[in-house]
Amino acid sequence: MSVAQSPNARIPATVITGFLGSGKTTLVNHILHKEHGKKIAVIVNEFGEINIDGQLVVQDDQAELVEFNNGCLCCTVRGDLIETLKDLQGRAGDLDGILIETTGLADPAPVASTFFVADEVKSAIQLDAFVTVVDAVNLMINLEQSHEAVEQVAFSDVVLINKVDLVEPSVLEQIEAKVRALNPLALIHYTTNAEIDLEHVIGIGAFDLVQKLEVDPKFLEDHDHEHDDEVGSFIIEESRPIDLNRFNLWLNDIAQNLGNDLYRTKGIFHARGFQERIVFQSVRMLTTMRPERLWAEDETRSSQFVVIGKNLNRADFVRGFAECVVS
Ligand SMILES: Nc1nc2c(ncn2[C@@H]2O[C@H](COP(=O)(O)OP(=O)(O)OP(=O)(O)O)[C@@H](O)[C@H]2O)c(=O)[nH]1
Repeated sequence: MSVAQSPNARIPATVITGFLGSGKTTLVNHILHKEHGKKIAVIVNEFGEINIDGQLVVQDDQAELVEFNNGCLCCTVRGDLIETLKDLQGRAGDLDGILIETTGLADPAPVASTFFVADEVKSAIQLDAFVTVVDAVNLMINLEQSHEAVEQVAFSDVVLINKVDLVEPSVLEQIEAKVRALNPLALIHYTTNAEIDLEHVIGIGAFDLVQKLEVDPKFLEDHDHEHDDEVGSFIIEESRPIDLNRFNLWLNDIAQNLGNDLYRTKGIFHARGFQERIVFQSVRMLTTMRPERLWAEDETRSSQFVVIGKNLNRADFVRGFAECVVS
């Protein structure tokens, strides 16, 4: 059952930011799974050519999903975001909220300014809050390596310090102090698997334009914004089945060699011995793999492997991945 607002109320939009692998998709899934009876539209933007996140967002019949690939919401596909928001703006009586998951490399300010530039968007949709998911394991290295990671924390209204299960309490104190130093005003919550009561993240009216302008007086102006050229992503696709043991050994080797330059890999694999799709995730050195749903009868089985990092050599990855094919 939807509890949508009156047709005149503006639809609240929550922007979810956070560096690569921090837990944004996990948060979106958590929100969609909650028994809240709300009708929520989800917009997912991914840096690579193929949207793995879009495939991993578990849809129910209350949610609808719009995906943007091959560009970042904060720059190349910002026009698409405006168009999508315009499409949604007529739904004020029907939608309870909009969730926007940005790429892990998004600069938050240009995404926020989108809500204040187009008249149609402004009048029907209200930017409710910037929620930033912080990876408690990797925050310090992320801040060191990426100015986007710094801006995501500095610009947020709500910070979820996530992956609490993986760090000691003393580390959490340091993480909180770092977050506070970058953003004294944000509301901070600790989470594992981004589990948070919806009342802390949706419909909270936390975005304060005046306060944001104090932090960044130019944020509504057109940004001359560039991503670090050395950071890139690519996707490798393979139709033959993958030998997961070989893959694990190979990736482990690469991760050791590349160290902090390998930010994130993820994939959906067609693997030997499994009737299910295998979902693979790695955030820096930490990897997980799990069988997901069964391949459908009419579905073409294939693997898609996304790699994101700094100064990576695509050819090396393509060659290595090909060697993981079942021989
Ligand atoms: N142990 C642990 N793992 C987590 C937690 N939150 C998320 N993860 C795992 O971390 C990995 C990355 O999570 P995602 O939700 O895909 O992260 P993301 O921010 O959407 O990643 P990108 O879209 O690549 O930026 C997945 O394997 C999650 O299952 C947590 O609190 N604890």
